[in-house]
Amino acid sequence: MKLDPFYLIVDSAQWIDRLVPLGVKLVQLRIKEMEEADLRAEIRRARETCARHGSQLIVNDHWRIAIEEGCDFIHLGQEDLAAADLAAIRQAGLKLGLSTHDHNELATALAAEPDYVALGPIYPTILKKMKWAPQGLERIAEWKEHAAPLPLVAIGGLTPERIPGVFGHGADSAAVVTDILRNPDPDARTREWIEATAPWR
Ligand SMILES: Cc1ncc(COP(=O)(O)OP(=O)(O)O)c(N)n1
Ligand SMILES: Cc1nc(C(=O)O)sc1CCOP(=O)(O)O
Ligand SMILES: [Mg+2]
Repeated sequence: MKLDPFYLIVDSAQWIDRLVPLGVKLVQLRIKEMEEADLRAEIRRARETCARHGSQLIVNDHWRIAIEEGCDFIHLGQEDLAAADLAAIRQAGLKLGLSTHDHNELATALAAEPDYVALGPIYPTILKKMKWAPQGLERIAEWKEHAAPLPLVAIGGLTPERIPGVFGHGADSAAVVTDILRNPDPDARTREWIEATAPWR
């Protein structure tokens, strides 16, 4: 499976409505605190927008609703994975991306036979408190050796300026939140990302 090299992560369907039409082909909906009915509505709206634009939607965490809403790709962290019904996820035909931060987590992830593995945080991130120090670029190359032929997603503190280093060390896709959502001009920054990742598309 090939992932688009630009992997946008947003926290609302509104962001998806705004940024996907600019040409984003891979987007994760990552919503943390929300009533189930509202969450379901967000996921449904995100799925519809992505379907209209030929973009791949990945739903973070909420695998049951993703199945019920007819989504086809989810992302889980290690704790999410431990609590999830992997058989139900497979039975529903969903593709699965998994987070990893150390060798134990990588072994756990590979044993679950995911569709991609994510490694982070590559650089410091302000989005959430992490218990892992920044991994650095060399770690990407190390992860690639273990994870190949699965696609490898790099995440954490990424910017267009950091993209050549990330792909040069073997990442297949670069995931980003803050550099776009907190940018004074998110639309222009999204276009910059699309252009900066074009050589790897
Ligand atoms: C592409 C990608 N990589 C890692 C994560 C982090 O997932 P997780 O560890 O479950 O943390 P939360 O995002 O749920 O806070 C991700 N979402 N996407
Ligand atoms: C959500 C998330 N997970 C990470 C991990 O390492 O698993 S790093 C991260 C934050 C990514 O956001 P930003 O682009 O703002 O740094
Ligand atoms: Mg999670």
